[in-house]
Amino acid sequence: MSGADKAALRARALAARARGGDQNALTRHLTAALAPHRGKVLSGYWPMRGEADPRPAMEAHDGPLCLPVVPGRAVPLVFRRWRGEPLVPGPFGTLHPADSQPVLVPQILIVPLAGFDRQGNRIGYGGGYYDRTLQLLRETVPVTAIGLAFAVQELPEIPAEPFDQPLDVIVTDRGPVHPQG
Ligand SMILES: Nc1nc2c(c(=O)[nH]1)N(C=O)[C@@H](CNc1ccc(C(=O)N[C@@H](CCC(=O)O)C(=O)O)cc1)CN2
Ligand SMILES: Nc1ncnc2c1ncn2[C@@H]1O[C@H](COP(=O)(O)OP(=O)(O)OP(=O)(O)O)[C@@H](O)[C@H]1O
Repeated sequence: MSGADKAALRARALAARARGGDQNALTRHLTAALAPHRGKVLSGYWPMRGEADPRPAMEAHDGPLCLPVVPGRAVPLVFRRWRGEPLVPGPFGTLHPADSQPVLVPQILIVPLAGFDRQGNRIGYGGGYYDRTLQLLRETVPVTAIGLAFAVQELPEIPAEPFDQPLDVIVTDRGPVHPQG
């Protein structure tokens, strides 16, 4: 896919995301999707720019929580434990736990996105951070990647590129979408 095509898909998905959706329904569906994973280390995210909000479902999780930290350009994310402490500002307008918090390796990741399709492909902000991170994690440990989105963020087809890491499930305010193998 050309860079221009991808940028156009991203812009379309972000415009749809701005319309939002039913955040209470989203929390219900995400909480249900996380319920089988009690006890596991869960990575959430701190929402920005109209992203779906995973925080109420994160609070309901019975297990360790962590949040992503951008350690630099073109490198995988790291994850630091979060137990409700104040966050500190990072690159791109993100907020993350202070460097004093221990690094955790997540087993379940709630993945933010601009757009998704029914095959489990995802388009983000273009940094490739979650692709790099999921590739690295999947080389070493079993992980479950849960994309979180409002249903309006669905795109008909996102051409998969060799480096794209598929989502295991996408949870939307209209329920879960399970990609067909
Ligand atoms: N809430 C949240 N936290 C997150 C992410 C996310 O998507 N959402 N990330 C997901 O990876 C990581 C942060 N990565 C990000 C990467 C790029 C941009 C960004 O704003 N990019 C610019 C273009 C920057 C450039 O190319 O120089 C932009 O979109 O305008 C934001 C976050 C980790 N934390
Ligand atoms: N595993 C990887 N190793 C090296 N480079 C990668 C890897 N995954 C992605 N990239 C690079 O990252 C760039 C951005 O990828 P892409 O446009 O898919 O980002 P995105 O999924 O939209 O962003 P993000 O994951 O940060 O939300 C690509 O140009 C690609 O070269």
